[in-house]
Formats: sequence, structure tokens, C-alpha cells
Amino acid sequence: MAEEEIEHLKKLIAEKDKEIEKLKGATNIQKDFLTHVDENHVNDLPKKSKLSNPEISRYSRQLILPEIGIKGQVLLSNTSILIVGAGGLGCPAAIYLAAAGVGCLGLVDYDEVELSNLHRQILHSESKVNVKKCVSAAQACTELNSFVKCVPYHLQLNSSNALKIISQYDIVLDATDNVATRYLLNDACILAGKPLVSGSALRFEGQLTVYNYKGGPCYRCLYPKPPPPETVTNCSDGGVLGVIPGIIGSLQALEAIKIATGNECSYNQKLLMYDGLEGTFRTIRLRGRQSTCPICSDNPTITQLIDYEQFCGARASDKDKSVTVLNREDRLSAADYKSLLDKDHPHILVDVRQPVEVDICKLPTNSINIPLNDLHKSSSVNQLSSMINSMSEETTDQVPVICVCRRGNDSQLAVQKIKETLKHDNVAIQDIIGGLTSWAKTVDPEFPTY
Ligand SMILES: Nc1ncnc2c1ncn2[C@@H]1O[C@H](COP(=O)(O)OP(=O)(O)OP(=O)(O)O)[C@@H](O)[C@H]1O
Ligand SMILES: [Zn+2]
Repeated sequence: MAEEEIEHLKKLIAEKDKEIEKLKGATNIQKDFLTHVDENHVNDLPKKSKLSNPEISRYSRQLILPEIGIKGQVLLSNTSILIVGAGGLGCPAAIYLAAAGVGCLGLVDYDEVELSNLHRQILHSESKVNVKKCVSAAQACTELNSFVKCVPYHLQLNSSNALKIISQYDIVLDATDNVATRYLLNDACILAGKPLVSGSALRFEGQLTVYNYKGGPCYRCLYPKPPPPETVTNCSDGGVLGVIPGIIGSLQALEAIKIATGNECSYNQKLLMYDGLEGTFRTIRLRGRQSTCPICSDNPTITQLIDYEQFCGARASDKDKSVTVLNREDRLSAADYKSLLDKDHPHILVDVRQPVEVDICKLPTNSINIPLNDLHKSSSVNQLSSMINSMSEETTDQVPVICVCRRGNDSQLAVQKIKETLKHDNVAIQDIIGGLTSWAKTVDPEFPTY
């Protein structure tokens, strides 16, 4: 081997060694980074009275704004902000707050990064898939601005830990995605006396408001009762364009900065509604603090945190939950369905997802697409009936009608609906347990999941 070649190989080995060391470092960061609830990481931070020269240079472009100035920047660097949720809203909010120079940024999230997060949860990158979101976000913020103390909490905020954490911070951002956590955060912020900057985003729309600030209303003043769980849509089912939480999360950061620097907050008792498709921002005035509010009125009936999952009848996470509505004999496993296909067994497959989902992927056989909410329509009933009629002419056996959906929840409701609306005796209506997700897991690993 020529000497040159040996030198080249040595270089390559040295580079790889460096990479290995870097990766080892990253794993250490992850371990060191995680925080225990009982530890107070915020109140022991020394308060600043002036800025260092590097801070003056770094923040110069916002320092020269008269609304900020040295005074505002010092205030900001003495402010601690807790962001609950390091997802679509939490990522842009966190990075702008870190860039702007808040003193301490707490980041709460129990979840790990998934590939389907990357289109909008912009602090996480491909190398962070499966890494804890709070750690990934804290690393990104620290990398951008090492003046900011980032405190990641890998936990689900709940009634037993919320007050301990929230009471350490000055301002709280709700960047979560479920109703139970919204009520929890509201109540905890009232009890701890903290302003709550709340955001939400779905599809092409976003909303923003600030609760519990300077005598303004709280979430319960406006929504005393939680919505029925079945009316709540999450990003996973409804979809969301990444820019929308990008915009709303950035506005959450802006409102927090205004509060921290002593500027007027724009969304106290006001709701911003952004329609990204129309390109419109609308602000509506909300009703004020309610004298009957169970938590923020002068005579509250709620004086400590309650069980919010029970109160809302829904879990404090939007993770897919599977429900079992049908008896086992009314259901087929994905593997059972595969063997039915292999045997060319005549049947009718009804895909009850939305057409846009059918475009993403569908089972490798003929199917008809009738979305769950259209099953009751007479056109759907007629279509299904005539298919069953023509199949029953060729057999004396029951005609199998098999419903499928993404995860095996809607397909069970579809079976129930079809049973109610169809007037046939000679049909056997079933669904596929776990839907296409189970098909991908147990039958065809090449099948796309979304
Ligand atoms: N009670 C809670 N405690 C801690 N983190 C929470 C809580 N409730 C929600 N979250 C976090 O808030 C974030 C909300 O962000 P977002 O909806 O963009 O993410 P997601 O749940 O990963 O989205 P998808 O629905 O696409 O899976 C999530 O990362 C979720 O883990
Ligand atoms: Zn209230």
C-alpha cells in the first residue's frame, strides 16, 4: 500500500474517532440534561442588574428599540419562562425566547421525537428521532444561546407535579394539544398566580390568547365545561401545515417577551384567530373574568388541582387510543384478513377513511371508499345494498362485508352503522382489528404508516 494511501486511511480513522467522541458526548448531555421535579433550577439563578459586553453586542438590534432598551433586556434576562409541550408550538416559541435572551427556559414534554413531527417541530432534526423532545429542544436552544439556562423536564405535567414546577417560573406558555392539560395549566396558573400564554393550531388555522393576566379572564371563565371528547380533533387526525404552529408559537413568544419587558400585552381578554388559507388575522374581544368562575373568582370552589382526565373524560395526551366497541366475533385480525385475501374469498371491503387518506395508501385489493360520516346517506346504503344483492345471487353463504380504517376505531363504528342501516339478513359485517396500522405492523412491513 502506498504511503499516501496509509496517511489517508489514518486521517479517516482519526475523523471517525472524533465522531464517536462527539456521539458519546451527546449521550452524556442527554443524561445530564434531565431534571427532577423537586429540584428548583430557577430561583437560584442570580438576578442581573446590567448586561455584559457580549450580551450588548448579541442583543444590539433589539436593544435599540425604545420599547426594549437596556432596561427591557435586563428584565428579560431575569425572567423565567416555562413552555409546556416541545412540539409544533413549543419549538418556535422556545427558539425565539432563547434567541431573545430570556434568563431561564423550562421545557416540559413526556414524548420522544417521531419522523412525522419534523415537518413542524423544527428544533428536532433527523438525528433526534426517538430522542426526548424536551432534551432535543433544550439542546437546540442552548446551542443558539448559551446565556440562556434551559431546563428540560421529561414528564407528563399532571396534578401532582404542575404546581411544583410552575411556581418556579414567571410566565407559562401552553403549547400542548389536549383539553385536559389546558384545564390543568389554567388552574395551576391561577393557583400559582402566573400569566398563561395559550396557543393552538390545527389544519390551516391558529388561535392565541393570554389568560390570568392583569384581572383578565381565565380559560374556565370562557369555557366552564370541557367539550365532548368526540368533538376534539388532533393534528394526527385533522392534519396541520407546519407554518401555522410556527406563526402561533412565534406570537406566543412575542406576547411573553412583551409581558417580561413591561410592554402592554395584546391578547389579554382578546382572542386572535388566524386563518392561514384565507390569509386573515381577526381579533375578537372576549368576556371578562366571571364572578361565578369556579377557580379565579373571589369565592372559588376549586382550591386545588383536580383529576383533569376525569373532568374532561379524555386523556391528557393526544396519543392514539384504541377503543373496543365490537365483540371479538365481529372482528378480524389483519392476519386473518390476509389469509382471506390469499384464498380469494369473495367479500366487500369498505374503507371508511377520508378520500385524502385513501390516496396515501390502501389495501392491495378492490375496495369501496365510504367515509364513516357518509355511511348513513341513502346513496351509500344503496351502493352497498346493490353490491350485496349481486353477490348473494352467486352464493347461499353470508356475504362478508369488512370495514377498515387507519387504526381500527372508526371501522368498529362503521360496523355498527352498517348494521343499523342495512336491511339484509345474509351479510356478516366485521372490521379489521387495528386497521391499516396493524396491517403494516403484522402483515406488510413495507406498507406506509401515517
Ligand atoms: N400534559 C402534558 N405534559 C407534557 N407534555 C405534554 C402534555 N400534553 C401534551 N404534551 C406535549 O405537547 C406537545 C404538543 O405538540 P404537538 O401536538 O405538535 O405534537 P404531537 O403530539 O407530537 O403531534 P402528533 O399529533 O402529530 O403526534 C407534544 O409533544 C406532547 O407530548
Ligand atoms: Zn376564571
